[in-house]
Amino acid sequence: MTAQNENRTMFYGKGDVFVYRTFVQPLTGLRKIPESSFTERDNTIFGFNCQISLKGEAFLSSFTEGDNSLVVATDSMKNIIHRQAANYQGNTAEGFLKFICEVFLDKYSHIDAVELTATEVPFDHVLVPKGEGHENSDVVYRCSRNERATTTIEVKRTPTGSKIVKHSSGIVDVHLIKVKGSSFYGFIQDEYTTLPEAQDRPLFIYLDFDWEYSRWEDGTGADPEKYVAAEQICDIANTAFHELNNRSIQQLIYHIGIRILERFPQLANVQFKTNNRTWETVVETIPNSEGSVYQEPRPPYGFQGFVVTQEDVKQKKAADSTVGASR
Ligand SMILES: O=c1[nH]c(=O)c2[nH]c(=O)[nH]c2[nH]1
Repeated sequence: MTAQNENRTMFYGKGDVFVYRTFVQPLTGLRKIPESSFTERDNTIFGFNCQISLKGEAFLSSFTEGDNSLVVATDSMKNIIHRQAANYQGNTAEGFLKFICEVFLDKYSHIDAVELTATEVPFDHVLVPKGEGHENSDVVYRCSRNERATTTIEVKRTPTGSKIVKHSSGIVDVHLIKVKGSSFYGFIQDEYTTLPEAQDRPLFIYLDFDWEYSRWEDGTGADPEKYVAAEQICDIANTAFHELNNRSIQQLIYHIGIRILERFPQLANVQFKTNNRTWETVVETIPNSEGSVYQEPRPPYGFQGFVVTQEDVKQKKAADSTVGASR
């Protein structure tokens, strides 16, 4: 392999590969945390939008010479994902992706690495009458418009077997509004400043999170005690937002990240991407009411990116104990 080729960006694959399997074995035995009532995922509908990329030096001639002799058609990639979904024995997206990556590496010896991302297609139970009350239907589900769990994994062939070189789990499009209990003041005031300081604003945020396990094995669900469900991560974010009188989105995401990593020491880090979608005030005071009238914010929007690691948890603990000791 020449030095130039070693670092060349070269991949091809298939996107929007939707795959649905019903009645996958439920994920149970998760560790219970105080922020969440989520204890199991029933997996009645195990549905994902997948994107797969194949990588390998052997594909160079398909680009440079139009030689398709080693090309696995992207149409075949889609078929492999569909048919092999029936053979997956586990119950998590992470485990499913690893299983599929290994199918490709085992079947085609000229593939060097497989990168696979899955975004959940989420379904919620609908409620149906039971006696005087209601219960979850076990056959009818509603496609949810809310947040979606995501997973990415890259498995590479090495002389000693396949190796996971990239893995993360996440959730995208979490949209949360806190109607009071958020401020934003104390920022630079100069000739460019027009934004008024806010002691209390209706903070509307869009959040995408990703988290990495220190040991990828913990993310497969083989030991459910070590597995972290996206639902639990969301519940921690909801709780932190509820409890913290936040001074900015920056401060909020740091707190969410610390709380997630304290609850789940098996995670190495949490990565945030957030947008500020705070509503714009139209009528500030309404007689005899605590409320106001708002409209959608006008573009452009603000954003933040931040990674919280277990080192941050350690440093915060040390700083908190110093403050505690000096009191
Ligand atoms: O939480 C916020 N952080 C900022 O950095 C910022 N900047 C801004 O105009 N509004 C906000 N809100």
